[in-house]
Amino acid sequence: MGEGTFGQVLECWDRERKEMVAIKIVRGMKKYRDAAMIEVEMLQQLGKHDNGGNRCVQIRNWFDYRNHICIVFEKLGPSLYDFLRKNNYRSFPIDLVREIGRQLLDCVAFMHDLRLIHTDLKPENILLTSSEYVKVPDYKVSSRSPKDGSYYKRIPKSSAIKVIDFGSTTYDRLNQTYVVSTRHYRAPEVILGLGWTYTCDIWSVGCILVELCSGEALFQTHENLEHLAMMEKVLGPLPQHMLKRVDRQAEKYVRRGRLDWPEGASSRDSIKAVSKLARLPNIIMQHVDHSAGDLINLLQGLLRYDPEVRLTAREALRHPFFTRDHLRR
Ligand SMILES: Nc1ncnc2c1ncn2[C@@H]1O[C@H](COP(=O)(O)OP(=O)(O)OP(=O)(O)O)[C@@H](O)[C@H]1O
Repeated sequence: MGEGTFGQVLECWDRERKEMVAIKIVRGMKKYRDAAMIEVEMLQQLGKHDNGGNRCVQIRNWFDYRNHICIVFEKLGPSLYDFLRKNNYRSFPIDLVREIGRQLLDCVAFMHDLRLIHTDLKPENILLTSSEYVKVPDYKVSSRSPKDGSYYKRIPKSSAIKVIDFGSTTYDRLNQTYVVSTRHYRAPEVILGLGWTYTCDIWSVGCILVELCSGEALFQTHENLEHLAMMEKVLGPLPQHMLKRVDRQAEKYVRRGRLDWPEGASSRDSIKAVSKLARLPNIIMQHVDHSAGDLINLLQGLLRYDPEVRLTAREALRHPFFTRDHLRR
Protein backbone atom coordinates (compact mmCIF):
# COMPACT_ATOMS: atom_id res chain seq x y z
CA MET A 1 0.00 0.00 0.00
CA GLY A 2 2.93 2.30 0.52
CA GLU A 3 6.68 2.41 0.76
CA GLY A 4 9.20 4.73 2.35
CA THR A 5 12.57 4.96 4.02
CA PHE A 6 11.04 3.19 7.06
CA GLY A 7 10.02 0.00 5.18
CA GLN A 8 6.73 -1.05 3.60
CA VAL A 9 3.01 -1.05 4.29
CA LEU A 10 1.21 -4.22 3.14
CA GLU A 11 -2.48 -4.92 2.78
CA CYS A 12 -3.23 -8.08 4.79
CA TRP A 13 -6.13 -10.29 5.81
CA ASP A 14 -6.59 -10.70 9.56
CA ARG A 15 -7.92 -14.24 9.90
CA GLU A 16 -9.00 -13.83 13.51
CA ARG A 17 -10.94 -10.61 13.17
CA LYS A 18 -11.87 -11.38 9.57
CA GLU A 19 -10.99 -7.97 8.19
CA MET A 20 -8.45 -6.33 5.92
CA VAL A 21 -5.70 -4.45 7.75
CA ALA A 22 -2.62 -2.44 6.81
CA ILE A 23 0.65 -3.69 8.34
CA LYS A 24 3.65 -1.40 8.50
CA ILE A 25 6.78 -3.56 8.38
CA VAL A 26 9.66 -1.52 9.65
CA ARG A 27 13.27 -2.02 8.53
CA GLY A 28 15.47 -3.94 10.91
CA MET A 29 18.03 -1.20 11.63
CA LYS A 30 18.14 0.07 15.20
CA LYS A 31 17.17 3.67 14.44
CA TYR A 32 14.04 2.57 12.55
CA ARG A 33 13.14 0.05 15.27
CA ASP A 34 13.49 2.75 17.94
CA ALA A 35 11.36 5.20 15.95
CA ALA A 36 8.73 2.49 15.40
CA MET A 37 8.48 1.83 19.14
CA ILE A 38 7.96 5.56 19.75
CA GLU A 39 5.23 5.49 17.11
CA VAL A 40 3.55 2.52 18.83
CA GLU A 41 3.62 4.38 22.14
CA MET A 42 2.13 7.52 20.55
CA LEU A 43 -0.57 5.49 18.77
CA GLN A 44 -1.56 3.76 22.00
CA GLN A 45 -1.64 7.07 23.85
CA LEU A 46 -3.78 8.68 21.12
CA GLY A 47 -6.05 5.62 20.86
CA LYS A 48 -6.74 5.74 24.59
CA HIS A 49 -8.11 9.28 24.37
CA ASP A 50 -9.61 9.41 20.87
CA ASN A 51 -13.24 8.56 21.68
CA GLY A 52 -14.87 7.06 18.60
CA GLY A 53 -11.42 6.67 17.06
CA ASN A 54 -12.13 8.87 14.10
CA ARG A 55 -9.30 11.37 14.23
CA CYS A 56 -6.14 9.28 14.12
CA VAL A 57 -5.56 5.94 12.45
CA GLN A 58 -6.23 3.14 14.93
CA ILE A 59 -3.54 0.69 15.90
CA ARG A 60 -4.88 -2.85 16.17
CA ASN A 61 -1.74 -4.59 17.39
CA TRP A 62 2.03 -4.78 16.98
CA PHE A 63 4.61 -7.56 16.99
CA ASP A 64 8.32 -8.17 16.49
CA TYR A 65 8.94 -10.63 13.64
CA ARG A 66 12.49 -11.63 12.61
CA ASN A 67 13.86 -8.34 13.89
CA HIS A 68 11.16 -6.28 12.13
CA ILE A 69 8.67 -4.28 14.19
CA CYS A 70 5.29 -4.77 12.50
CA ILE A 71 2.43 -2.39 13.31
CA VAL A 72 -1.09 -3.50 12.46
CA PHE A 73 -3.48 -0.67 11.52
CA GLU A 74 -7.09 -0.46 10.47
CA LYS A 75 -7.10 -0.27 6.67
CA LEU A 76 -7.80 3.17 5.24
CA GLY A 77 -8.16 4.56 1.72
CA PRO A 78 -5.74 6.66 -0.38
CA SER A 79 -3.85 9.65 0.97
CA LEU A 80 -4.97 13.12 -0.08
CA TYR A 81 -1.74 13.34 -2.06
CA ASP A 82 -2.45 10.08 -3.93
CA PHE A 83 -5.97 11.28 -4.63
CA LEU A 84 -4.76 14.62 -6.03
CA ARG A 85 -2.11 12.87 -8.15
CA LYS A 86 -4.54 10.36 -9.67
CA ASN A 87 -6.85 13.30 -10.37
CA ASN A 88 -4.11 15.08 -12.37
CA TYR A 89 -3.66 17.58 -9.54
CA ARG A 90 -7.12 19.03 -9.93
CA SER A 91 -8.34 20.97 -6.93
CA PHE A 92 -10.95 19.81 -4.42
CA PRO A 93 -14.30 21.68 -4.25
CA ILE A 94 -14.39 24.29 -1.47
CA ASP A 95 -17.04 22.47 0.58
CA LEU A 96 -14.81 19.38 0.67
CA VAL A 97 -11.80 21.52 1.68
CA ARG A 98 -13.92 22.86 4.53
CA GLU A 99 -14.89 19.36 5.74
CA ILE A 100 -11.32 18.11 5.51
CA GLY A 101 -9.98 21.25 7.19
CA ARG A 102 -12.43 20.91 10.06
CA GLN A 103 -11.46 17.28 10.75
CA LEU A 104 -7.76 18.00 10.39
CA LEU A 105 -7.92 20.90 12.85
CA ASP A 106 -10.03 18.82 15.20
CA CYS A 107 -7.32 16.14 15.18
CA VAL A 108 -4.57 18.74 15.70
CA ALA A 109 -6.52 20.34 18.58
CA PHE A 110 -6.95 16.89 20.14
CA MET A 111 -3.21 16.15 19.85
CA HIS A 112 -2.21 19.56 21.19
CA ASP A 113 -4.54 19.10 24.19
CA LEU A 114 -2.53 15.93 24.93
CA ARG A 115 0.63 18.09 24.65
CA LEU A 116 1.66 16.23 21.48
CA ILE A 117 3.00 17.88 18.31
CA HIS A 118 2.66 15.87 15.07
CA THR A 119 5.48 17.79 13.24
CA ASP A 120 4.95 16.07 9.88
CA LEU A 121 1.49 17.02 8.66
CA LYS A 122 1.22 16.81 4.87
CA PRO A 123 -1.25 15.45 2.30
CA GLU A 124 0.65 12.10 2.24
CA ASN A 125 -0.12 11.67 5.94
CA ILE A 126 -3.85 12.35 5.71
CA LEU A 127 -5.83 9.36 4.46
CA LEU A 128 -9.39 9.25 3.19
CA THR A 129 -11.17 6.50 5.10
CA SER A 130 -12.80 5.19 1.91
CA SER A 131 -11.45 4.73 -1.63
CA GLU A 132 -14.82 5.41 -3.24
CA TYR A 133 -15.21 8.39 -5.55
CA VAL A 134 -17.57 9.81 -8.13
CA LYS A 135 -16.66 11.35 -11.46
CA VAL A 136 -18.07 14.77 -12.28
CA PRO A 137 -17.61 16.96 -15.37
CA ASP A 138 -14.60 19.25 -15.01
CA TYR A 139 -15.58 22.68 -16.27
CA LYS A 140 -12.07 24.05 -15.93
CA VAL A 141 -10.68 21.63 -18.48
CA SER A 142 -10.03 24.05 -21.35
CA SER A 143 -6.38 24.69 -20.52
CA ARG A 144 -5.59 21.01 -19.97
CA SER A 145 -5.04 18.26 -22.45
CA PRO A 146 -8.01 15.90 -22.65
CA LYS A 147 -5.75 12.90 -23.38
CA ASP A 148 -5.49 12.13 -19.65
CA GLY A 149 -9.24 11.54 -19.44
CA SER A 150 -9.60 14.99 -18.01
CA TYR A 151 -13.10 15.99 -19.04
CA TYR A 152 -14.04 14.51 -15.70
CA LYS A 153 -12.61 14.96 -12.27
CA ARG A 154 -12.86 12.66 -9.28
CA ILE A 155 -14.50 13.71 -6.05
CA PRO A 156 -14.28 11.45 -2.96
CA LYS A 157 -17.71 10.05 -2.03
CA SER A 158 -17.01 10.70 1.62
CA SER A 159 -14.99 13.53 3.12
CA ALA A 160 -13.98 11.43 6.17
CA ILE A 161 -10.23 11.51 6.82
CA LYS A 162 -7.79 10.28 9.44
CA VAL A 163 -4.26 11.38 10.24
CA ILE A 164 -1.41 8.83 10.08
CA ASP A 165 2.35 8.64 10.69
CA PHE A 166 3.13 9.45 14.30
CA GLY A 167 6.78 8.49 13.86
CA SER A 168 7.90 12.12 14.33
CA THR A 169 5.32 13.04 16.96
CA THR A 170 6.87 14.59 20.04
CA TYR A 171 5.92 16.02 23.40
CA ASP A 172 6.20 19.76 23.72
CA ARG A 173 9.58 20.72 25.13
CA LEU A 174 10.72 24.27 25.49
CA ASN A 175 12.57 25.70 22.50
CA GLN A 176 13.22 22.67 20.35
CA THR A 177 15.33 23.81 17.41
CA TYR A 178 16.13 20.64 15.42
CA VAL A 179 14.67 20.66 11.91
CA VAL A 180 11.17 19.17 11.63
CA SER A 181 8.49 18.74 8.93
CA THR A 182 8.72 17.87 5.27
CA ARG A 183 10.14 20.86 3.39
CA HIS A 184 7.02 22.25 1.69
CA TYR A 185 5.08 22.29 4.98
CA ARG A 186 7.89 23.61 7.20
CA ALA A 187 7.19 26.74 9.26
CA PRO A 188 9.43 29.85 9.02
CA GLU A 189 10.57 29.62 12.66
CA VAL A 190 11.92 26.11 11.95
CA ILE A 191 13.92 27.33 8.94
CA LEU A 192 15.23 30.35 10.82
CA GLY A 193 16.25 28.26 13.85
CA LEU A 194 14.11 30.30 16.24
CA GLY A 195 12.71 27.31 18.14
CA TRP A 196 9.30 25.78 17.47
CA THR A 197 6.29 24.44 19.31
CA TYR A 198 2.63 23.46 18.65
CA THR A 199 2.05 26.13 16.03
CA CYS A 200 4.46 24.49 13.58
CA ASP A 201 1.56 22.05 12.95
CA ILE A 202 -0.77 24.99 12.28
CA TRP A 203 1.54 26.36 9.58
CA SER A 204 1.49 22.94 7.90
CA VAL A 205 -2.33 22.90 8.01
CA GLY A 206 -2.36 26.31 6.27
CA CYS A 207 -0.10 25.01 3.48
CA ILE A 208 -2.21 21.85 3.13
CA LEU A 209 -5.51 23.77 2.80
CA VAL A 210 -4.07 25.99 0.06
CA GLU A 211 -2.84 22.86 -1.74
CA LEU A 212 -6.26 21.21 -1.59
CA CYS A 213 -7.82 24.37 -3.11
CA SER A 214 -5.27 24.75 -5.89
CA GLY A 215 -4.19 21.14 -6.47
CA GLU A 216 -0.49 22.01 -6.13
CA ALA A 217 1.94 22.43 -3.25
CA LEU A 218 2.14 26.11 -2.25
CA PHE A 219 5.91 26.32 -1.70
CA GLN A 220 7.58 24.04 -4.25
CA THR A 221 11.20 24.44 -3.34
CA HIS A 222 14.26 22.60 -2.04
CA GLU A 223 16.24 25.54 -0.66
CA ASN A 224 15.83 27.59 2.50
CA LEU A 225 16.45 31.05 1.04
CA GLU A 226 14.19 30.42 -1.95
CA HIS A 227 11.55 29.04 0.43
CA LEU A 228 11.66 32.20 2.58
CA ALA A 229 11.52 34.39 -0.54
CA MET A 230 8.46 32.45 -1.72
CA MET A 231 6.81 33.06 1.66
CA GLU A 232 7.48 36.81 1.30
CA LYS A 233 6.01 36.82 -2.23
CA VAL A 234 2.81 35.08 -1.09
CA LEU A 235 2.43 36.52 2.42
CA GLY A 236 4.41 39.78 2.54
CA PRO A 237 7.69 40.63 4.31
CA LEU A 238 8.98 38.59 7.25
CA PRO A 239 8.86 40.58 10.50
CA GLN A 240 12.05 42.35 11.53
CA HIS A 241 11.99 40.89 15.03
CA MET A 242 12.21 37.37 13.60
CA LEU A 243 15.00 38.17 11.14
CA LYS A 244 17.00 39.78 13.98
CA ARG A 245 16.99 36.60 16.07
CA VAL A 246 17.98 34.00 13.42
CA ASP A 247 20.52 31.35 14.47
CA ARG A 248 24.08 30.90 13.09
CA GLN A 249 22.87 28.54 10.35
CA ALA A 250 20.30 30.99 9.01
CA GLU A 251 22.41 34.18 9.33
CA LYS A 252 23.43 33.88 5.69
CA TYR A 253 19.84 34.44 4.52
CA VAL A 254 19.62 37.90 6.09
CA ARG A 255 21.39 41.14 5.06
CA ARG A 256 20.94 44.52 6.70
CA GLY A 257 17.85 43.38 8.54
CA ARG A 258 16.03 41.99 5.50
CA LEU A 259 15.97 38.79 3.47
CA ASP A 260 18.99 38.64 1.12
CA TRP A 261 16.76 38.32 -1.94
CA PRO A 262 17.10 38.37 -4.93
CA GLU A 263 20.85 39.08 -4.36
CA GLY A 264 21.43 35.75 -2.62
CA ALA A 265 19.48 33.67 -5.17
CA SER A 266 21.28 30.59 -6.49
CA SER A 267 20.04 30.99 -10.09
CA ARG A 268 17.85 33.01 -12.44
CA ASP A 269 15.39 30.15 -12.50
CA SER A 270 15.05 30.45 -8.76
CA ILE A 271 14.26 34.18 -9.02
CA LYS A 272 11.72 33.36 -11.74
CA ALA A 273 10.07 30.64 -9.66
CA VAL A 274 9.60 33.12 -6.81
CA SER A 275 8.39 36.00 -8.95
CA LYS A 276 5.72 33.95 -10.68
CA LEU A 277 3.98 33.19 -7.37
CA ALA A 278 0.86 35.25 -6.66
CA ARG A 279 -0.25 36.81 -3.36
CA LEU A 280 -2.35 34.52 -1.15
CA PRO A 281 -5.74 36.18 -1.88
CA ASN A 282 -5.12 35.88 -5.62
CA ILE A 283 -4.12 32.22 -5.38
CA ILE A 284 -7.34 31.45 -3.52
CA MET A 285 -9.58 33.56 -5.75
CA GLN A 286 -8.22 31.81 -8.84
CA HIS A 287 -9.61 28.51 -7.56
CA VAL A 288 -12.49 29.24 -5.25
CA ASP A 289 -15.80 30.75 -6.28
CA HIS A 290 -17.68 31.12 -3.02
CA SER A 291 -16.46 31.56 0.61
CA ALA A 292 -13.14 32.90 -0.74
CA GLY A 293 -13.17 35.83 1.71
CA ASP A 294 -13.62 33.62 4.78
CA LEU A 295 -11.02 31.15 3.58
CA ILE A 296 -8.44 33.85 2.85
CA ASN A 297 -8.97 35.33 6.30
CA LEU A 298 -8.59 31.92 7.95
CA LEU A 299 -5.41 31.17 5.99
CA GLN A 300 -3.94 34.54 6.94
CA GLY A 301 -4.39 33.45 10.58
CA LEU A 302 -2.92 29.97 10.06
CA LEU A 303 0.04 31.34 8.09
CA ARG A 304 1.02 34.19 10.43
CA TYR A 305 4.80 34.35 10.50
CA ASP A 306 5.04 34.95 14.23
CA PRO A 307 4.25 31.60 15.91
CA GLU A 308 3.16 33.48 19.04
CA VAL A 309 0.21 35.10 17.27
CA ARG A 310 -0.58 32.32 14.78
CA LEU A 311 -4.07 30.85 15.34
CA THR A 312 -4.33 27.81 17.59
CA ALA A 313 -6.29 24.81 16.31
CA ARG A 314 -9.21 25.61 18.64
CA GLU A 315 -9.30 29.26 17.52
CA ALA A 316 -9.24 28.16 13.87
CA LEU A 317 -12.21 25.83 14.44
CA ARG A 318 -14.23 28.83 15.65
CA HIS A 319 -13.46 30.80 12.47
CA PRO A 320 -16.44 31.84 10.27
CA PHE A 321 -15.07 29.68 7.42
CA PHE A 322 -16.23 26.75 9.56
CA THR A 323 -19.04 28.25 11.62
CA ARG A 324 -21.02 30.33 9.11
CA ASP A 325 -24.14 28.62 7.84
CA HIS A 326 -22.94 27.89 4.34
CA LEU A 327 -26.06 26.04 3.23
CA ARG A 328 -28.30 29.05 3.65
CA ARG A 329 -26.40 31.33 1.30
N1 LIG B 1 -3.71 2.37 7.70
C1 LIG B 1 -3.37 2.51 6.41
N2 LIG B 1 -4.23 2.20 5.44
C2 LIG B 1 -3.90 2.35 4.14
N3 LIG B 1 -2.68 2.80 3.70
C3 LIG B 1 -1.77 3.12 4.62
C4 LIG B 1 -2.06 3.00 6.03
N4 LIG B 1 -0.96 3.40 6.70
C5 LIG B 1 -0.04 3.74 5.77
N5 LIG B 1 -0.52 3.58 4.52
C6 LIG B 1 0.20 3.89 3.27
O1 LIG B 1 1.59 3.71 3.48
C7 LIG B 1 2.30 4.95 3.31
C8 LIG B 1 3.46 5.05 4.33
O2 LIG B 1 2.96 5.00 5.66
P1 LIG B 1 3.51 5.98 6.80
O3 LIG B 1 3.34 7.40 6.35
O4 LIG B 1 2.91 5.59 8.11
O5 LIG B 1 5.05 5.62 6.82
P2 LIG B 1 6.27 6.63 7.08
O6 LIG B 1 7.15 6.01 8.08
O7 LIG B 1 5.73 7.96 7.39
O8 LIG B 1 6.95 6.77 5.68
P3 LIG B 1 7.71 8.11 5.22
O9 LIG B 1 8.10 8.84 6.50
O10 LIG B 1 8.84 7.63 4.40
O11 LIG B 1 6.64 8.89 4.46
C9 LIG B 1 1.24 6.03 3.46
O12 LIG B 1 1.54 7.20 2.74
C10 LIG B 1 -0.01 5.34 2.89
O13 LIG B 1 -0.03 5.44 1.49
